[in-house]
Order: sequence, then structure tokens, then C-alpha cells
Amino acid sequence: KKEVKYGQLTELPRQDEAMKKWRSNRFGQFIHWGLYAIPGGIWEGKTYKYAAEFLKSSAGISTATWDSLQYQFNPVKFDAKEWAKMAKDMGVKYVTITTKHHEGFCLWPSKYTDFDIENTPYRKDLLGEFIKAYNEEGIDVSLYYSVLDWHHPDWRYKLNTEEDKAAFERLKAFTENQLLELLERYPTVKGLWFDGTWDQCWKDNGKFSYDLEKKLKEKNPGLIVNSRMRADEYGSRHFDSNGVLMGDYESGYERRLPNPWDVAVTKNDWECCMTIPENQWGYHKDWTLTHIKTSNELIEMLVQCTSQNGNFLLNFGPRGEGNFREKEVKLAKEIGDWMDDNSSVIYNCGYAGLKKQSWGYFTKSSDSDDAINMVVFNKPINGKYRVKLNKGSIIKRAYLLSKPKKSFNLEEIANGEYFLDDVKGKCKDPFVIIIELEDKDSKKFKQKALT
Ligand SMILES: Cc1ccc([C@@H]2N[C@@H](C)[C@@H](O)[C@H]2O)cc1
Repeated sequence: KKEVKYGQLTELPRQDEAMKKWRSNRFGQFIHWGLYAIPGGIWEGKTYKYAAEFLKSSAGISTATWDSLQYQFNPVKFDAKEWAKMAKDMGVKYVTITTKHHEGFCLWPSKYTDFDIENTPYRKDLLGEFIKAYNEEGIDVSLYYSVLDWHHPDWRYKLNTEEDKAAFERLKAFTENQLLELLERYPTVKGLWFDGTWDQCWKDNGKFSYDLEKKLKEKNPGLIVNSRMRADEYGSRHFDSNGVLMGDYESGYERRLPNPWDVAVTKNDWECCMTIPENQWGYHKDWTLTHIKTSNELIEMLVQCTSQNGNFLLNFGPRGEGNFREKEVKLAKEIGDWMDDNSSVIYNCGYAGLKKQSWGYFTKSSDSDDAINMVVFNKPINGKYRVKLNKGSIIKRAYLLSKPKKSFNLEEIANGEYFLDDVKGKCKDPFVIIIELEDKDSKKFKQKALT
């Protein structure tokens, strides 16, 4: 074991109220919005397939040219209340918005740069309007902040010379100032989502990231930060050099999920962030370039995350004018319709302590030990759901969440294992079966085979 002085700051898993709320939220909306939304992946008539928020590098655009987009940023269609209503109807309990992406443009009026919303035709504190509207809908707000900053003259990928090191000291001060400014201006913010921390410059500053996490948590007690914020003094990221998780939850699942049967992942808090297209975070004008995920695919990801004690952060990329494309509005509505009927298997739910089975996913509410949720995505060809619980578990009753009076026929096929007869009729959406268990002391002893 290495001696790590600047590794984990807060003992995990956190059991304070703020973290319990974060955990029970389960479903969040990611918003990527910045100057990149203006060109939307197309530059001088050429469409670039790579992620639209990377157009500056994909199209080899100079910083001066890119930064002049600032004078075009005027989201006349932006209506924070409308955005917050769409999010509320979709069923998200929290939102994470890019305050500053790699381009360096700030959606809030910052004292530390002119490359911000104040110096655009819009002028007003857009981020402030956004936070107020979402909080009024009862949605927690967390802020995405990119340490990597293509605009800032003191950004360095690597610190080779003394001049590099001096420049990066200024960049670190700028970063700390902006983050403290964000927490000062927006005290209701619940979390910070760091990105752009993979370069050598940051890995060489592990102690700084430790001290910064400490300062930010002193400024905003209960603040929740992702593991991506941190490096230890040896340059190890997310997990310190002894494999101990840093930050407050693991944020390595970007556009990918763990294996559905992976149990190890359930021991930490974690979050998966996901795009609707194959790989677009910022607005891209052309969504015919790759597969666009359906609401069923996205609902299955949300359910899988919940089944493994993870949160699901689904990304939306609004247009430069400040409205969402129709496909995103439609998906938000479809997901919201499903959540209207089934959110009880998501909010305040997590890993049921059971092996994944072929019909779908188990989730269990943190508030009850004698009920288990089965979220079905695959109907069995033999018309019976094989349900394998822990040994000694006895099902008292099983029924559809949508038809609680109608009990399933049960057939006990082994200790803690049952067949449930399938429901009649077609189900076009994923549906929920509630399993009510006999409480523990009423169990009948079942002879285990001697082999
Ligand atoms: C190689 C790469 C760098 C940065 C990213 C950023 N992280 C996501 C959360 C988005 O912000 C994306 O732009 C993605 C891939």
C-alpha cells in the first residue's frame, strides 16, 4: 500500500442528507449549451460528423475565429421556465448544465473573464435564470465545469518549462476563483461535475485538486463532486493510487454502462452520462448521421443504472437560439409518460441484492425490505417468468404495478425460485411486476440438495 496524502477527502459512501437525496434522485438531465450550439457541427458548408462541441478542433478553427461566435450568441427563444417544465414532466429530479465547456465560454457573468454571457447580445445572467426556474420546479441543480480551457492563454496540456508552470499557476488560480464565484453566486447548487481533467497538467497537480475539493466543500457544505475532479499526488485519477474512490461518486461511465450482472459496481455511488445520438453532447444540426436512441432504449438504461445503485444523466443539446429540437421534446415526453406510471421503481430505489435475470431488472426501494420490483423488458417465450430470489425467500403475492388486484399464479420450483405465469395481452412498454415477500421469520425450511 502506498502512502497517499492527497487521495480521498470524504469517507464513502456518504450517508448525509445531501448524498441520500442525490442517491434517491436517480434520474437527471444533462444540458450541453455553449457557442458550439450556433454552428451545430457544420462549418463553411461542411458537415463534421464528430461531436459538435468539438467542432473547433474538428474543423481546425482558430481561437480568434471561434471566440467571435460570442457576438452571435443571442438565445431569443430561451425560456428557462419552459425548459424546467419539460424536465419536470420527463421525471428528472436533478439537472447538470455546462457552465463552461472546453471552449471556455461562460454562461454566467464572471468577474474573471470577458468571454462570458455578459459580453454577448443576450447580456443577462442566463445561468441564474436557469437555476431559478429549475429550482422552482423542485429540481436540484449541479454545475458542469471544464478545467480544460481552450480560450484561456494560461492553459497548458503539459508543464515542460518554468514558463508553463508559471502559466498553469495562473490557470489554477483562475479555476479556483471561478468555482468559488459560482458557489457564491448560486448557493442552491447541490453539486459540481468536473470534466477536462485528463491532461498531464492536472495529473501533476493532485494536491491542488485535493485542496480545491476541500475549499469548495467548506464554501458549500453538503456539496457533491464527481470522481473526475480528482487526481492524487501520484497522478492517479478517479481512484487514488491504492484504488480508493475520490470525490463523492464514480463518474467514469460516459456513453457506456457496466455489465448488467456486475455486482462490484453496486458498492459505490456512480452515475452514467448518456447521449441520445451515438456521440453528440452539443447541438448538431444533422441527427441523421448516427443512430438516435429510442425512449425504450433510454428507459432500459435508466432502469439498469437504478438496478445497480447508479444514477442516469441523460443529455440534451439545445440550439443556439435556445430551444430544443422536436426529437428531444418527443423523447422527453415519452420517457415522462413511462415515469408517470413507473417512477416508484426508480426514485429512492437501488440494487435488490439479486442476480440479474433474463426478463429484465430487479430494483428495490430503500424504504422496504418485503417488496421487490421486477422491471420487464423481455417477455419469456414459455409464458413464465423465472424469478430467482435468495434462498429462503417466499413470495407472498406477485402482481402488475398497473393491476394490483390481479395476482399472478405462482409455482415454487426450488428454494427461493418461482415461475410466474405471464400476463395476457401485448405490452408495448416495459412494465413492472411487484413481488411481495413473506417476512423473514415465516420461512419454511427447504432441504438443500446434498451433492
Ligand atoms: C475524448 C472526449 C473528451 C471530452 C468529452 C466531453 N465529456 C462529455 C461529458 C462531454 O462534455 C464531452 O464533450 C468527451 C470525449
